[in-house]
Parts: sequence; structure tokens; C-alpha cells
Amino acid sequence: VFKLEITDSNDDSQEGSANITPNIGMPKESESHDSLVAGGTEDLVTPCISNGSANVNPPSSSPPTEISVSLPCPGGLDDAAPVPQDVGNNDCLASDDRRELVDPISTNSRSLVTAPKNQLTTNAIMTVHNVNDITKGEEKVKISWVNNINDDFPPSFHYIPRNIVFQNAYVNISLSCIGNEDCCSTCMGNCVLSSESCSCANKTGGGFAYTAEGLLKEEFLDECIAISCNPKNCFYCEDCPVERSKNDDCSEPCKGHLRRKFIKECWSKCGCGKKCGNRVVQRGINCNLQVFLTSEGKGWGLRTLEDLPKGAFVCEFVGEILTVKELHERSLKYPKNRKYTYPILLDADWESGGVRDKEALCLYAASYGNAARFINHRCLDANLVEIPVEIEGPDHHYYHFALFTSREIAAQEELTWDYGINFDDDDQPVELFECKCESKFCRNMKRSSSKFNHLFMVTCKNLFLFQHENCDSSPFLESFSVWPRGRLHF
Ligand SMILES: C[S@@+](CC[C@H](N)C(=O)[O-])C[C@H]1O[C@@H](n2cnc3c(N)ncnc32)[C@H](O)[C@@H]1O
Repeated sequence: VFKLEITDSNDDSQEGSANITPNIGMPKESESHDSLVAGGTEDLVTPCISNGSANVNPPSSSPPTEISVSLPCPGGLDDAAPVPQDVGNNDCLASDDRRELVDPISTNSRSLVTAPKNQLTTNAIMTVHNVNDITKGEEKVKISWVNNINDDFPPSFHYIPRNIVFQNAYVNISLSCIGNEDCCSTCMGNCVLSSESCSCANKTGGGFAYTAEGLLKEEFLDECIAISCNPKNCFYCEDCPVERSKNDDCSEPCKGHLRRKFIKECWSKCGCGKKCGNRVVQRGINCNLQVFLTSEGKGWGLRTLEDLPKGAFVCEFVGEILTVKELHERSLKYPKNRKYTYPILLDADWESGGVRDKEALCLYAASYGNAARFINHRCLDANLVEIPVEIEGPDHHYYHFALFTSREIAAQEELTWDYGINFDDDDQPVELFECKCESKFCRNMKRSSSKFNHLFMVTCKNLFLFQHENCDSSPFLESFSVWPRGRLHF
């Protein structure tokens, strides 16, 4: 439904004359979100959005033409990191590629034909976004986006369905690393239906985490929720990789990391079939999700378009795999007032000690990520809970950061998880935001008018009610607001 005129960028006289003439309007939630594809066929033009530049690639027979569009990026690539050039096949997890990595922010690409934003109509900019599917076909399901609030577009980023190593992260995925005790090579069919527990079940803590229906077992899930709700489940490293990465003389003591329960899924060296019930996270996103602009001022968010039962896998938090040292080095490259919004520490195994720099990993999803990068924070009573999932091998330094529903979620509800952010700690590269989660348990006590009379703390089996006349001065809440969780804060 689009007419696209692309002018050869090699012709100097035509510079800046790439015209996109769409003839449809902004999508509304009620409308069907057909693909916005220039020329009417997805093959003709492949929009690739990177750091606010929309690169529109014509068919291979034509010379490459790129249109640089200044896209509005709320909370997105304004904190963009250097983007690895040619990260290669997404199927390949570990890349040993040591080619020079170029920061596109400082790169002056000669192949760009720059059309200032004010010369492009809103609809023209929209042609580089696919409202029908932000995944660009990378997932089994499509994930649409809508904005019923204003004319903003979702931030630009590369959609990747699986984590990708940036450069130095040691992610050792090899068959030789998987011993017989680490997999169930003698199993057949569906392990979850078997009466005997196999080594993968034992690695999960004695039994499978999943039911035959593919949901988390209630007991396992409740234990995970209880762990993430209890600050006592924190451990403190003697030699914390985060503090070590700062490489300065006055490094602070470890701020704490959460102890977690792992899930071990069956994998390629196991004898069971591809449809084994102990392979959930590795199958990827399976539910109907949508990116939308929130009305509370949290920026973009992710919601479900279908009812979800308790214990359902929603998505993995996917991003670049960086060492914490690399993340720190990136943070030094950017102005002091710019902080990161998307790092997640993979610190669940640091208690074992002796974690080398190349093994202290985090995920970073500003430039490369999946739908999870849109999930907003909610203090304590979020509807998702994160669980480390080991798939490819027994290496606990690298694991998948999977998000499961902590309760039933109705269609149209926003998906949230507790980032574990410490709103009182300014000494962290993560951007501290004014929390608008609207939870009764909001830890952002510096927010205006946060006066709570009740604090509920739900554990797996118990409900405690703490009643305070004035919670702002309560010692309990004091400790609550400096609660170390070891994820977004460091
Ligand atoms: C991982 S991103 C989530 C997606 C983001 N809202 C966006 O528009 O791209 C985290 C950022 O979202 C915003 N955010 C998340 N949860 C929030 C909350 N409860 N209140 C206010 N802002 C929030 C903050 O700017 C935070 O740095």
C-alpha cells in the first residue's frame, strides 16, 4: 500500500531525495495492524533500525540506499551502547569474533542520505517500523505495538531472539563440557511424564520444575517468589566482580546478590525428544504480547493480549552478553549524566567465589534485545518473576534469565517484574527513575506523597501484615528501601 521511491545515493545531485509516500494513517488499537511494508512486499524493502538510523535496503540488484531518520527514542537508544558491527548469525550464541567494534554514534557513514526529521512526515517515519511485528519475524509469534497516547514511536533497537556475546564474555557452550551427570542421555520421550527422575530433574533440585502442561509447578514457583521477596536471601561476595570492574582504589564492599533457584532444562545431549516437557524456555515466546505506550508515564510497556495462567513462561530477557567490566567501560564512554536503563547481572552463581572477570556477566538490551526490554518495573507485587534457567550446559556463570507469571494475568494487563532496584543508591550506572508502579509496596519512598499505612509481604505460604501509623519513619521500611537484589543495581 506504499509507494517507495528510492534514489541512488551515489548520485550526488539527488542527495536527500529518498521519498517514501505512504497512504495510511497512524494505527489505532482497534484497527488491524497490517504490516507497514514499503512497496507492498516484505522482500522488497527490509527496514533495519539502528541508533535512530533507519536503513532501508532495496533489492540486491539495486545499489544500497539508506535513509537516516531521526526517530524519537523515549528511553531507548538515548542510552545506546556501542553497537557491535555484524554480530553474525543469531543462532550462534558465542562469537569469538575479535573484529574492530565501531561505535555508530561517532561513525560518519558515507552511505547515508540524511533526511532531517522535519522533512519526513509521521507516516513516512512509520514505514521503518513494523507495527504488526517488532520482532521482524524473529519469533514464532508476532508482537505488535500501539500508541493511543501520542505520536511517539517505540525506541529503535535490533530485535534478537537469543543472547549474543558482545566480545569478551566467556560463554562456553560445548558438548565436551556436558558430563553424563549433567544430562539425561538415557532418557526417552517426555522426561516430565516419566515416573523416575533423571539427572536434569536432579539438577533442578530433585524434581522437574514443569508440569505436564508446561507450567511451573506451584510449589517451585512459590519458592522462587518467596526467595525474590526476602532480602535475607542475599549473599555478599568477598571479592565482588562488580566492584572489581570499577578498577579504582576505593572500591566499595559488595552490595549483595540474590540467591536463586535454578531450572535445568533438557538439551541436545539428552536422550529425550524435542517435545519433552522439560524444554520450555528454549522454545521461545509462545504467548500473544503487545508493546504499548503506558498512560502512567513509564514509557513503553509490554502487555499480554490473552489470559495467562499462573506459572506460564512469558519470555526470556535477551540482550548482549557483556562482562561487567565491559559494561563499566561502556559507561565511561558516555557523559556522566547518562546512565544505563537495561543491564541485568547474571550473578546467581557468584556465591561460589573465584569468579574471573570474563565470567562475571550481564545482559544489556538497549541496542540488541527482545520484547522483554519493554517490561516495566513494579515494586514487590509484580506479575512476573525471574528464574535462572540453565539450558546448554552446566556453567552457572551464564544462564537464561526467564520470566514466568507469578499469578493469573488477564488479557490486556501490563506485564511487570521487580527490577530489585535500590532507589536510594545513586552510585550505580543504572538510571534511577521516579517509580510510577502504583504498587502499595512501592520502595521509591522519595516519591511525592508516598504515605502507606499498610505493608503486606506475601511469601509462599504466609501472609504477614505489618501495620504502621507512618511507614516513612518505619525502620522496617527503611531497610526495605535499601533492599539489595543484585540485578539492576550495582
Ligand atoms: C527496561 S526499560 C522498560 C521499557 C521502557 N519503559 C521504554 O519505554 O523503553 C526501563 C526504563 O523504563 C522506565 N520505567 C520502568 N519501570 C518504571 C516505573 N515503575 N516507573 C517509572 N518508569 C519506569 C524507566 O525509565 C526505566 O529506566
